[in-house]
Amino acid sequence: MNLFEVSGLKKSFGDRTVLNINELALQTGKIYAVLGPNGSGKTTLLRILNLLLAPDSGRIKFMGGDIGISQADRLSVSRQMCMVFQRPFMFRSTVFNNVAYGLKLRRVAKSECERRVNEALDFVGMGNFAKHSATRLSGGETQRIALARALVLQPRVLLLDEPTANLDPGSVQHIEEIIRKYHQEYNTSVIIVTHNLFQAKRIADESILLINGEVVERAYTAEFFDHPRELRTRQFLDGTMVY
Ligand SMILES: Nc1ncnc2c1ncn2[C@@H]1O[C@H](COP(=O)(O)OP(=O)(O)OP(=O)(O)O)[C@@H](O)[C@H]1O
Repeated sequence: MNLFEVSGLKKSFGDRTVLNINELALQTGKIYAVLGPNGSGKTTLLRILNLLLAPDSGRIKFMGGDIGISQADRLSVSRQMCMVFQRPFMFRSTVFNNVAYGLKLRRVAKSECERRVNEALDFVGMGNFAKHSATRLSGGETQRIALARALVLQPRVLLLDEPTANLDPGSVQHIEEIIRKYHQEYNTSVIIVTHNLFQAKRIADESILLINGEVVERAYTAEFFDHPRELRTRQFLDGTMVY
């Protein structure tokens, strides 16, 4: 089953086309890394997939169904996805309340909410932080809470926008373990935008290179790094690409 099927997708800001994808099909239950230079359209792609941003044209199917027919459809689709940003926003409240927020919006009963929040905090190794202030955490802790806030909603898809940028190697490893473990236990699909090529190698089944909004190459990760087909992929990977 395809998770997403994208065709003829275009997005411009002003007179600049930032995304132009002819065809892209992503399967369920995989981890995809989206790579590319600054400004190549990676975040824009995630925001469109997550229905935060409307494309100018094109078609997107999610789990075989067209996205965007009615508001109700859009809500039921968007509730199956969670996005984690590079600099997650924490409400001025406790860690518990931050993680519980999405469940409260969905009117989950208090006892179930408590159980799930505690489970999510344990999953990310932050079980002792429930009563801490969410705005006084380190970068690595904040990212783990942002992940817990997403995982507690049991999404079918996790969209991660540079979730480990600016973190030290130990924190990066911790976050990658959480992503991998959650993916394995719940078969959640993951799309991760990253500038860290080693990270893509470590965790992604497939890697996708975007340049100027176009998919230049997409391949199994080992193939992608060891035997890139396209000249631009080779230049991107060995750092000789001129922007
Ligand atoms: N809301 C917006 N209004 C105008 N231009 C935008 C907007 N959002 C993105 N852009 C532009 O679209 C282009 C693609 O941006 P995007 O954030 O998707 O790239 P990216 O590949 O994620 O970059 P980076 O690696 O630097 O995060 C950039 O040139 C950016 O300036």
